[in-house]
Amino acid sequence: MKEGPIVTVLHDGTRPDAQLMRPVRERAEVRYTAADGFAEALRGADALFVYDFQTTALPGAWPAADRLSWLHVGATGVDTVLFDELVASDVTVTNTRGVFDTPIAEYVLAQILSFAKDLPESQRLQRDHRWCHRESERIAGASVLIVGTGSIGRAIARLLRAVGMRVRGLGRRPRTDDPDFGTVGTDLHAELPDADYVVAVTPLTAHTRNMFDARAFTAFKPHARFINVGRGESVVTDDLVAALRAGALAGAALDVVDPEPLPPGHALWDLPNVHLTPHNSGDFVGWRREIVAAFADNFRKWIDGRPLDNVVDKRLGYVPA
Ligand SMILES: O=CC(=O)O
Repeated sequence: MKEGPIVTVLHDGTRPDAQLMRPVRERAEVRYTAADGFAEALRGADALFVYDFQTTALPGAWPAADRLSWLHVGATGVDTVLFDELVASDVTVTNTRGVFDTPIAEYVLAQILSFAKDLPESQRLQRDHRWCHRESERIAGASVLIVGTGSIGRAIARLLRAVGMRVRGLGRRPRTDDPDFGTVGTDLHAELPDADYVVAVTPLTAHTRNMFDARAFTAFKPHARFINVGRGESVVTDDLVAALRAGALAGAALDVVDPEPLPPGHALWDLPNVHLTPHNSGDFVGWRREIVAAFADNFRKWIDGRPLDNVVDKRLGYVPA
């Protein structure tokens, strides 16, 4: 057996790229495991790489984590991984902040353009061989409220500013001189009535769970569109469905939903002006490799005793800016 620490890698059946894991293998014993057999693989491990970020296996295996000092999540959101015992423990948690920033910003811009230029309707008309002249909306000058001012929210703000949209942020600390958002407010219900587009990019925490409920949707402009690239649980889905049906807002682009996956027959599938994607707004070709490369970079820091990147504040549930 190799000298040095033990690193357990929890995967969903597909292991991380072996070449990218080489720097880890060279300096540690690496144990790969799927959920089955996870507890045995966790016993005696010094570090855990959660490559399958949607795992539910962690709390059950936790009693076996007798040496763990570091847990790295191969995702931005850590909600699926955090639980009370982990929060209370001395285990340092890090995430993969950064990898998804630009891809998700591109996705948000694509959805805004799709609404403004009514591209889904053009495709429907084309399928029917109908030449039907229509006018479209401009996005330059339209206002956007970005709810969540972390690194993905910032990338969205920069991209939308670049195409001439008027951007504001909503976060925990009010300010008027933010380099990307300009103004950041803290009162969702006060900000919503001014927004043509509302983009939710929040981590899932006690504070954000169900924040978009019937009361919030009442504050939307009737022509506003809602885009969710954060977590489905920040929205009360039934309230969104009711608000869309009542015309309280004009459309929604949802990359995340609650429940997820969206069950067959759910009302959201067939609502007009709803764009659904299967939680893949950030998943550009090559994203898995970047996740592994980010872990290997942090591993080098960990093994050399240097400060880690992207340390999650476990009580907040995200990496503070
Ligand atoms: O949803 C995906 C992530 O949190 O990285």
